[in-house]
Amino acid sequence: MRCRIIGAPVQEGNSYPGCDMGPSSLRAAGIVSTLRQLGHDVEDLGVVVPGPARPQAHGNAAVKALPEISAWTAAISEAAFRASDEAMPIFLGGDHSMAAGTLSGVVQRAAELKRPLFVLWLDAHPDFHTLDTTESGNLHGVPLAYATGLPGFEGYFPELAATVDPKHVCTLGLRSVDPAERRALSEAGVTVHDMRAIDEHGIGTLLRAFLDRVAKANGMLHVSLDVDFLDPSIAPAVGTTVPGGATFREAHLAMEMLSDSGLVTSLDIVELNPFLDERGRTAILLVDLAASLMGRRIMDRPTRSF
Ligand SMILES: NC(=[NH2+])NCCC[C@H](N)C(=O)O
Ligand SMILES: [Mn+2]
Ligand SMILES: [Mn+2]
Repeated sequence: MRCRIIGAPVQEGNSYPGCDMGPSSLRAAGIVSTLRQLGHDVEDLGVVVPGPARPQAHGNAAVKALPEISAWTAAISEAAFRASDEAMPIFLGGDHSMAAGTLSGVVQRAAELKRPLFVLWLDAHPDFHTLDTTESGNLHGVPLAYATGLPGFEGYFPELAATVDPKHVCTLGLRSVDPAERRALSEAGVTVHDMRAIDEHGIGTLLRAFLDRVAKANGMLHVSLDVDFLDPSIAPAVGTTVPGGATFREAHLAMEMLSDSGLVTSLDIVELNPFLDERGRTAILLVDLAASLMGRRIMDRPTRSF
């Protein structure tokens, strides 16, 4: 497959400095060579550079770094739209605010191709705040609300060329949801599979049902992988760890199923903060997960059921 690697070293959307080193850390852990060894045609496009930030204030005084995130969103969106032309873009974050840009770019591409865009959001958090409801003011908490067209972003974030249908979004792994997000998720009709659902039904069953929907609709599929989807014991390099996350095997199974489906058209790997890592172990795990998503197998063929 033809893939394009794009770094988005944004860190102003969260409160711990260090996410700007995420793309470098994933490159040091071998993301490019690993994907090439799997037989992919990989082009490394370097990093996105944001335009100048125009001063802007918001009525919600908690909101932080609005001019910076708005400038990043515009630049990342443009890069995402361009890179999704006949290739699979893989975006290296950067905090999760970068998904405001990646989603807006790939949904514009999907609209142009007249295909629905589905989103698999692998995260402890839904990132479904608006500028009005965020209490922390950290804008990595808003990208999914923005991309699905929730109100209140007009005039602050770049105007969307197309929006993601919230009914095409599946969140998997949630275990930290704020009250305003809980209400907004239900109203918008987002599919929510929290950790309890994973424990009860198994990650494979939940993902299978979503992938079947995407396939039936001939959809494009954007996967947004937040490091904190994973349990902190295996992935410590993130500022917003929440106990009780996905295990090593659950995460690899999800990636292998995504690979088998052949449906994934774009990928974000976000929130890696190398400053909080332990000898690169989180970066190495993320590269291994990306490899599973891109076709690495234990056996040559998927293991047969017995
Ligand atoms: N991308 C993330 N890690 N987001 C965490 C957001 C946490 C919390 N809901 C907030 O808005 O501050
Ligand atoms: Mn997130
Ligand atoms: Mn998160």
